[in-house]
Amino acid sequence: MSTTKHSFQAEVAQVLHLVTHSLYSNPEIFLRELVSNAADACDKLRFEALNQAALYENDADLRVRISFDEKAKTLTIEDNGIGMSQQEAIDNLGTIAKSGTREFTSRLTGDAKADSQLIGQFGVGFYSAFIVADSVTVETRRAGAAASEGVRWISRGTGDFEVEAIERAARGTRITLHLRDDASEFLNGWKLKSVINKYSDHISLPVQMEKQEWKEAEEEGQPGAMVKTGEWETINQANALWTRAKKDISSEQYIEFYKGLSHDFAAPLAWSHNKVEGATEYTQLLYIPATAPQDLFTRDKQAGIKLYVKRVFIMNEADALLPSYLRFVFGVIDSADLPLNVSRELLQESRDVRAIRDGNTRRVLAMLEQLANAATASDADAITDVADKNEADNTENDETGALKESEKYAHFYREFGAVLKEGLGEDFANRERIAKLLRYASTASDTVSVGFADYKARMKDGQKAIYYITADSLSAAQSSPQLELFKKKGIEVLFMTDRVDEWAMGFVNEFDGTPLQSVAKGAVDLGDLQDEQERKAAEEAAEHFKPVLERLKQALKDQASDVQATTRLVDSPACLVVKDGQISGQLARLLKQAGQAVPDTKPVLEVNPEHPLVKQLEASPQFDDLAHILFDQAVLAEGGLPTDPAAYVKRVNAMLLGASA
Ligand SMILES: Nc1ncnc2c1ncn2[C@@H]1O[C@H](COP(=O)(O)OP(=O)(O)OP(=O)(O)O)[C@@H](O)[C@H]1O
Repeated sequence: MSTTKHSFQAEVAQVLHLVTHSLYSNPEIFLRELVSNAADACDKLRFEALNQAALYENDADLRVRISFDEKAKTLTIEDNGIGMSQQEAIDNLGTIAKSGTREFTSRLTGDAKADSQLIGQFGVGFYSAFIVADSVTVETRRAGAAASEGVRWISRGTGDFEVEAIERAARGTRITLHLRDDASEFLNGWKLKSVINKYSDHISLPVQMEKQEWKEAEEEGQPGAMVKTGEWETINQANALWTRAKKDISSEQYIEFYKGLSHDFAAPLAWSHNKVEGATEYTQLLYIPATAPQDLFTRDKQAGIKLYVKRVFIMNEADALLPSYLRFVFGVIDSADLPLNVSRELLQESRDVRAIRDGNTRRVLAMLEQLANAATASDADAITDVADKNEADNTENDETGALKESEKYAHFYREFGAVLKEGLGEDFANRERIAKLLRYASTASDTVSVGFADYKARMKDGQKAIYYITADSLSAAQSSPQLELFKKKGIEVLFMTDRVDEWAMGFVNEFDGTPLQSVAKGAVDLGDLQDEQERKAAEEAAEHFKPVLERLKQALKDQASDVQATTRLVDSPACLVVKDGQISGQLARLLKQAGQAVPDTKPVLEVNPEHPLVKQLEASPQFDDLAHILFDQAVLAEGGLPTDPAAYVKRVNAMLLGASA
């Protein structure tokens, strides 16, 4: 029979080199990876067989079997799942398809020790076999194919692998690892059982091993030994984790299950496991991760929800089951009502799916509220109270690094806050709940910790609005000229520095009856907070200043839609504002960078009649230059660039020279 040689894809070779040449911190994870692949292969067969029962070839008892041979030093993992054709074996085992492995390779640092620790945390799928084996043989046949279409795939974990056609009566895949000398601990039934219990207990299929029994030695005085009986016994619980009663599942088991789902190496921040009954029945197990994946902001990032129907796996990334702004959530939904042959298209239209999606959304928001409450509650009693109220939810798990319960929400918000904000525009029904979960830095707090409710609680007497400013960064927000009056009067202003903020705020006009007002939009109306005397003085100044304003308007007619005197500035000569309902300069810049069309609206230039520079205007022989400098500086102060930077520099230099002459 002909054998063909193939080279591994470059990334695979890189992973294999690392796996075989570096120390590894956690060798046993290879078993988790291989058993999980075997279980996936069985799930795939079960799914395909829904429409094509013949694929079972009269053997519908799906299972994974693990056996070992001490003499030959081999360990074998065999499943009767979907199997692979020759081409599939070449493609699947010679290139990297899986996202977890791709992320793994992207995080490699080149430092062998750090990288090998990464392997332990991530797992590198099939290739983790080479952590313990110096050669790996895969024999497989795809379900439904003829016995003559079997395949043997062999590799020593170097640059290439060999493939040949074989006869294989059994459907599915057998992976034989020839263990290295330093991995002989895995030639032991107890060891294997304990590893499987740790990592693969939640798998819904039976994982079986050959039964062993203690046998006394025939000759007296000789030690007895464990001998194989030839029977298979199931060594895991073999019922899917989410189908078990909550009281029978430990935190460690929930966390392990999450890691398997997400390929995340950190424990989740919180999870919630519920059996939902009523018009639509389903089991829901949802997790909030502690760290954001790298692709969180790519447009087609899907929710990590696996859909099962009556325990049969249907699909990964069932994005119809959660709104896109909760795409960071991982979990499993097992529906009792959906048809087994449900497709993605059908999912979009199903009423049951809508009910599940609403239920999931409410549940995730409730978990977040619980974390947020724990962050606000100052004493430990209050925190326990919150946790006790809903025993189904677990937000208390010590394993999430050293995070205290009260720190988790801030951690969550740093990672996912910007995504949550998308919900303001996406989920009308839950807008208020989402708004309550938002946090910002402000003139009163450098950390992102102020919610609208906190803000309201410390509003000044007579204050009628919640004030905020959008900017590119915290420091840009902090030094915005628009804040000057607010700072002087001690009125708190929220800093919104995420790209999504201005768009998101377009959907929120008020919080709990109090209007939200950008300090860079429309007129400043501090209502009762403005001193009557100040107001009068300002009006008089403006009146006196009218002729200068007219000249400024004329000089800047191509740049500014209007020029007005303002009381909002204290130390700065001028700032830009836009009219209510218009997009800010900051958002316009963001949109332009993203290549989007931006309506060409001119801002209003507001000038501070009390500022010495502005006072000089009237008598200045260089009125025009000064006017342009004022405008360009206002653009610079909000993080923009003058339309003609060179002209700006020229004008400023001319002024400087004039001043020094
Ligand atoms: N026992 C098996 N039976 C059938 N196909 C398998 C088996 N093991 C691996 N494969 C195939 O090889 C591919 C690569 O496996 P690998 O473990 O590297 O990544 P993966 O399983 O796709 O990743 P993930 O764990 O993210 O789903 C699998 O997607 C699957 O198509």
